[in-house]
Amino acid sequence: MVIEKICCIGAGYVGGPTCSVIALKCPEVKVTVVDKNKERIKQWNADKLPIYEPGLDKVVKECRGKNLFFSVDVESAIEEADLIFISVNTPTKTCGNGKGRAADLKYVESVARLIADVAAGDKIVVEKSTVPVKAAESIMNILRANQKPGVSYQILSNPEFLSEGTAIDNLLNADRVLIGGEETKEGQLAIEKLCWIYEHWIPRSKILTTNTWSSELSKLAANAFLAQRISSINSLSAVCEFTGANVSEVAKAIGTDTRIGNKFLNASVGFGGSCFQKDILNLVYICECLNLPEVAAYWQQVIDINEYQKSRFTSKVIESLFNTVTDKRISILGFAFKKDTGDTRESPAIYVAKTLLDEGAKLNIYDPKVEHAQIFEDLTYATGSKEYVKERVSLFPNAYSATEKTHAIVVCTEWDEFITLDFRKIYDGMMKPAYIFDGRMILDDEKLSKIGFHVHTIGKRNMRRGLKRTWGTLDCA
Ligand SMILES: NC(=O)C1=CN([C@@H]2O[C@H](COP(=O)(O)OP(=O)(O)OC[C@H]3O[C@@H](n4cnc5c(N)ncnc54)[C@H](O)[C@@H]3O)[C@@H](O)[C@H]2O)C=CC1
Ligand SMILES: O=C(O)[C@H]1O[C@H](OP(=O)(O)OP(=O)(O)OC[C@H]2O[C@@H](n3ccc(=O)[nH]c3=O)[C@H](O)[C@@H]2O)[C@H](O)[C@@H](O)[C@@H]1O
Repeated sequence: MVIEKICCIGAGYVGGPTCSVIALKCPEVKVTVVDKNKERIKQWNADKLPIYEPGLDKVVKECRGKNLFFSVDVESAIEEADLIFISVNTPTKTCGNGKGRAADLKYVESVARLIADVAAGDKIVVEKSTVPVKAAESIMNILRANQKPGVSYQILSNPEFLSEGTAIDNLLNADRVLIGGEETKEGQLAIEKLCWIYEHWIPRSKILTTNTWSSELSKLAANAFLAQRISSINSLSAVCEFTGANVSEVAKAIGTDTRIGNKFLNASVGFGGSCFQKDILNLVYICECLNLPEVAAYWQQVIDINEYQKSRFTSKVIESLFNTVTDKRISILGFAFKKDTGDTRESPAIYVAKTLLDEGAKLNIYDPKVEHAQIFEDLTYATGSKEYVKERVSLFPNAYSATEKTHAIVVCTEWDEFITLDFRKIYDGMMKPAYIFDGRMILDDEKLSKIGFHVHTIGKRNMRRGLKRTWGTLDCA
């Protein structure tokens, strides 16, 4: 056997599911996932896991206590492991050089220092977190500067491409696994050892090996390309709303060209999630540091269009409601950044809710998976006032109670259950005129209009009133 023990530092959305699947597929390997957050580890060892991810419960329950362990004892796990995944968070810097753009590598650095401190023997250290190009070099500098006799390190880049909500399927049926390493004999041997792990279930042809920098840059590039597609279709959704073209039809028409492909062309209220914005900002920052301002400006536009989309959508809500939402009660359906996750990081719903609260609205919020405490925490952080949020925001256990006596419904997440709601019943319980703003293009707008709703769907000219002013000479009402 090549690798007997794996340690993963960081029991988050990546470390937890990734290592659970490794444990499932490599029963002869002991996998220990560690985190400094005691509460999180307690939850990984409990019935209700700290993250909601379809299929994850089954995998964890099958392996936990056999060859999969969750622990706060970071040192012991490092000590005994042959291979260490670094899966800690790499958020955008909030202060200092590169504030608001550069990736903050403080957690990666502290883990590297800890490894250097406790390691005895040979270790393969794998960068699983998304990092700037050349981060592996910095980690190696820290490790080698603190290297003890009898210890040797190899550092690999093995970025993760899973998406939340489909993580288990993405891990089991990965399009590819990417491994970057040093182009030395030792580097290639370390790559082979990590390949051996993945080869338990991924065909070798899907395991790509590159140099370290290509691997690091490919991760940023993949997220930038994916987000760019969303911003591209979202920019066209604005054109559709003014012209009568339908963005779904446009997406289908262009997506059937195999060179373009049909995925990631769903216009929306804007992309969210913990990574797209952070990783593109990081790419922009790297380009600026490399004195490539044109390249930086190009990728910055992907973020700018996303901001524009969120603000355009929210302005439409306000304008349609006679340009004032003060003291109106509005229901927000969906708070997670996408369906099938309870994660709210950078969720567009936060932007929508904050803007409506700033305008004096009262909000009824329902999401099938997001914890209520998380919604309060997000909105308190966004608005800066816990009292205001407590006074103005009510949380509900289902969509029916959340929409009762409200003036408008704003769909922020594409949860399947919203599609099959009894909208006749919902309409009867709402204030009139009743509005629906579909930020995810999931509802049947014609059916809703027949019931009596005023409907606005992203990327479709179906808003009934209130926009003539901003639409200039085009009368689209
Ligand atoms: N969330 C996602 O879907 C994906 C995330 N990534 C990348 O993976 C990395 C991790 O992301 P998430 O899992 O979402 O983050 P997360 O915030 O859910 O988890 C990170 C964990 O690391 C722990 N941690 C931080 N410093 C530590 C230390 N010194 N010792 C022990 N534990 C420590 C934190 O307590 C936290 O539980 C990021 O770089 C992200 O960009 C990559 C692909 C997908
Ligand atoms: O590095 C990461 O963290 C991950 O980021 C994304 O995964 P994730 O953010 O979990 O989810 P996505 O499915 O990519 O969705 C991101 C956002 O874009 C939105 N989106 C997605 C697709 C689309 O067509 N339109 C659209 O608005 C989603 O609703 C969501 O708000 C990438 O898809 C993963 O490959 C990557 O590993």
